[in-house]
Amino acid sequence: MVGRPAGVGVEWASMSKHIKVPEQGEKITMQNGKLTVPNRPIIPFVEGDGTGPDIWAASVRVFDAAVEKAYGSERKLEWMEVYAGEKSLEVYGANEWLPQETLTAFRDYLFGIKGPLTTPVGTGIRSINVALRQELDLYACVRPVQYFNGVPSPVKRPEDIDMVIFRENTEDIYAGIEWKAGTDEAEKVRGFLMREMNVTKIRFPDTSSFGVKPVSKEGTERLVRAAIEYAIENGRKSVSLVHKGNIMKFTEGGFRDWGYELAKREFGAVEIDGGPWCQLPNGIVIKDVIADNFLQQILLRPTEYDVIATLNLNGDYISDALAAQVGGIGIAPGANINYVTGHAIFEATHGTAPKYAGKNVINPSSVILSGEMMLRYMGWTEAADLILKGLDATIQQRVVTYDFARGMDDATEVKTSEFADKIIENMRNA
Ligand SMILES: NC(=O)C1=CN([C@@H]2O[C@H](COP(=O)(O)OP(=O)(O)OC[C@H]3O[C@@H](n4cnc5c(N)ncnc54)[C@H](OP(=O)(O)O)[C@@H]3O)[C@@H](O)[C@H]2O)C=CC1
Ligand SMILES: O=C(O)CCC(=O)C(=O)O
Ligand SMILES: [Mg+2]
Repeated sequence: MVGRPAGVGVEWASMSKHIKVPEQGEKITMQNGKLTVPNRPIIPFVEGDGTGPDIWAASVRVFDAAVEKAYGSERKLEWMEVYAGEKSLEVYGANEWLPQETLTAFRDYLFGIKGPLTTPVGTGIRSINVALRQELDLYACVRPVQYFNGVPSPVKRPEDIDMVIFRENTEDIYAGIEWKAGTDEAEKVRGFLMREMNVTKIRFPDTSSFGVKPVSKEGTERLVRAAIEYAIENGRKSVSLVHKGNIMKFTEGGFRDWGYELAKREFGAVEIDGGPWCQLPNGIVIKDVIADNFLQQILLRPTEYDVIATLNLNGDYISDALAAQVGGIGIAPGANINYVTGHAIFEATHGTAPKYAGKNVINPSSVILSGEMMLRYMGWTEAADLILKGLDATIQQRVVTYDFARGMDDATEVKTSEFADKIIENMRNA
């Protein structure tokens, strides 16, 4: 049995207001770029808003069953609930959307998994999801897009889609630097731009809101480096830099240029066909494509794309668009990772889907597959493989939630919890 070593978690048990540290378990750590994963890692989780609780209740049973089947009593995930979003207000009180001790828990325990959190449109708090990525500097949002046989899709050959999106996760207009039209701040920005920077192109200056889009060389390089390293480690064919650099020359265009420079400087890429496309010594092609063209090409010629490196907003749009091609955001997992510190928070691509909240009907596959990514990243590949097998078998048996049932003639439509039951049954029989 693995107990908690002296000191680990003890300070937590006494310091935290509402977080209950599991009796058993240890922290995952990272030293010299290598993860150390104990047999009973403590994993902080946030249930999430809207459909989050339904999805989490189903997903956690699948994770535990996979680990049990793979390792018996030798390994176990020790779940530690931490709070953010609407549940956090209930637990901590008004305005406590993202308590400090939640951030500290994610920082200290290295890994975490979360459900979706609500962000109001046009007013109110800024995104807690984005805040977590920025606070923990989780610079790579990694979203694999793969097809599971039998899932209804709007395209003719969904099996041709096998891409992994690396979305820059800390910069771009997601940095939240903006000022509302009519405020003193907006007026100040307008004055600065027009008087000091000689900007003459603001069409309606008096009624404009303003936003800033920071894109840095460092931010670009660490994201593109992660994408290229992933491509090398996983034997992928190409890395495409997706940008709108023809219009936003220094931000999106900078992303493209810094990306190519990094590929040449750090990975020995050489230009092919007169450039700017280039190739690594192992044959991986580094190329670029303008974002609007990319969005039509992924529908018409998806086999030409493999690993995608892109900026924050592009990556957000591309994630949902590609997910739709393989059946929708009900089956779109993701991870927010800092490859240097090892910090990682796993979460679905989708949001809270509020109209289905509490109905036990939503598809939990995105969070289940986000957990599969977490297990694989931890090196628990046997448990991760079991989840893939269980999910695959369930879909093959045509036992699905409402979203997939909508596009299948002969499906057995089940509830979120029943879908998890079936995955567990299939894993046990695997
Ligand atoms: N990382 C995060 O926490 C994220 C949070 N959000 C937040 O979520 C809230 C709602 O956002 P919204 O734009 O409506 O997007 P959502 O992703 O929440 O939902 C949009 C639609 O996608 C489908 N969908 C979403 N999740 C699933 C699922 N698990 N299974 C099956 N279908 C699913 C549903 O389609 P249908 O109606 O056709 O069944 C749903 O109505 C917002 O506050 C937003 O800011 C959004 C994205 C990410
Ligand atoms: O934070 C949010 O509410 C939305 C974020 C989002 O859409 C995403 O990260 O894909
Ligand atoms: Mg999104």
